Amino acid sequence: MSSHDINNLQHSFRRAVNLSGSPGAVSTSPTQSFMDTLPRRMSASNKAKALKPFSTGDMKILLLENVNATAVDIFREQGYQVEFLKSSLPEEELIEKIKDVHAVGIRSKTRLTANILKHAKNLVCIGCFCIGTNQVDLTYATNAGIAVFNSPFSNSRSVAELIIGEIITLARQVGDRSIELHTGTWNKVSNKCWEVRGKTLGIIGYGHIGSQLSVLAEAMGLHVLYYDTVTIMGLGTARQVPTLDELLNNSDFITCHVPATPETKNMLSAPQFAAMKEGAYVLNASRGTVVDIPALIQAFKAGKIAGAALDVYPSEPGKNGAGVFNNDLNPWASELTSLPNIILTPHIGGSTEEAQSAIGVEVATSLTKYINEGTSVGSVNFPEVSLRSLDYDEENTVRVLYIHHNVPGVLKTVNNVLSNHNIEKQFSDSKDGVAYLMADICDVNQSDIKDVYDQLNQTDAKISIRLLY
Ligand SMILES: NC(=O)c1ccc[n+]([C@@H]2O[C@H](COP(=O)([O-])OP(=O)(O)OC[C@H]3O[C@@H](n4cnc5c(N)ncnc54)[C@H](O)[C@@H]3O)[C@@H](O)[C@H]2O)c1
Ligand SMILES: O=C(O)CC[C@@H](O)C(=O)O
Repeated sequence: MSSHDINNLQHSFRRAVNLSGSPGAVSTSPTQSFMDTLPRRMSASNKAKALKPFSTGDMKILLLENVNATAVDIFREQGYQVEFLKSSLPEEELIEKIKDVHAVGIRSKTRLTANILKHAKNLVCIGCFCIGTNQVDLTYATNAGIAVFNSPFSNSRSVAELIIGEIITLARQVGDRSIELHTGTWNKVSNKCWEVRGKTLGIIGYGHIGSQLSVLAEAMGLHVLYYDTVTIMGLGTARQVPTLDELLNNSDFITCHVPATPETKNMLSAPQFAAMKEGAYVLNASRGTVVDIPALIQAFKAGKIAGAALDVYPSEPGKNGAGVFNNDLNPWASELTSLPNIILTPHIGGSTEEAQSAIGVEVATSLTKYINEGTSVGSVNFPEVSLRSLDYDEENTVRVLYIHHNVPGVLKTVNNVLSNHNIEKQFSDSKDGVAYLMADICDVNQSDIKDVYDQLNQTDAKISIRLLY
């Protein structure tokens, strides 16, 4: 596209209508930061139109918990205004910061509860820069028209490798030997130190991480059993067992890779420790709610289990620092840290350069496509909806993004509004009572846009409306 065309395009954007109403709606002219990126966008491709909602200010992105720099770069290239923090925030501070942002990026510590989300008046999407999404009130987010994205498996390999390392470290008491030698103690022993070859690993949760771990474990000569609520084909010679008890009764190493749900809360507690083999080892790099740690401490002190590796805890510090893992956070902390052959790590299962970089790119790309084009593919809570990009020669085409309660008659009402223009393409899907309609309508001039928005805004079933052009 020539520089003349680019100037025309920038000029037409500047004439964009200033719309009031729902913060997620299209409004006023593009921001300078977006306009500055236009020449590069145009040169990139004169076919796919770079759609973007226009707000009275920059698209505001809040990134917490030291989200990887790859994400920051992607957002800034889009011309978004990015606020980056290395830690999570106390609730009051988070409420203050989240109230006018359009997207927020978190990892596993920040809790986006209904009480926090209700203050986020402009929020259109949330990025969990990790696998777990239990830290977000997904029901509230869905009903508020906020799409949630995560990175379903970019750190799975990192977790699996950590567990393999910890299995050997526990079996050989390497942690204790290292701590001793750091203090000058030479303790060369083989008592109750084992090879892992020929031993049995019990995997609870055979999803992305569990199955990755299964392959690595079998390569190390371990026999693999797994328990899952879903029937899943085992990899290699791994064998699914029908009950958790059968796994506990027969495993030398037991590792948890399930999500935090009501069903997995305290999944390993006193009865489960009692069902384990004498001298079993327990590993948990899933969520801190899955293993009852006081019960684990008792089982260890009773000699029932020979060691444990924990990467996650019911309460975790909001940021790095000395002395922050203490009895104020978890009442049993000092008792746990006093025990031998217990490996304690600060939720680093996914903390590798490779995983964090991949997660940063994956989630930032998902959020950008949702903000700029409305694409919800990969969302954990929304119906997956997308349409092919608009072309630059579709000048007076507007993309309508209409999120609504899934009740009869809505599509008729909405299409009555849209059919005042030619509907070039449309896609709609629903999930858990919420539906998402995406439509590209043609021959829409600037004065029509506000009219389309206002009519849609008057429909009873609406949850959220955005118009992109
Ligand atoms: N420590 C870390 O840094 C780290 C990193 C990544 C993921 N995680 C945690 O690990 C969890 C698992 O990750 P994933 O990517 O393997 O998830 P996944 O969804 O791919 O696999 C989870 C598996 O658990 C099974 N499951 C669910 N409830 C169960 C139950 N009650 N009993 C038995 N099986 C059950 C599911 O059917 C599924 O197969 C995540 O939810 C996350 O919380 C932690
Ligand atoms: O890196 C994190 O903060 C979370 C990692 C992990 O718990 C996940 O859910 O992916």
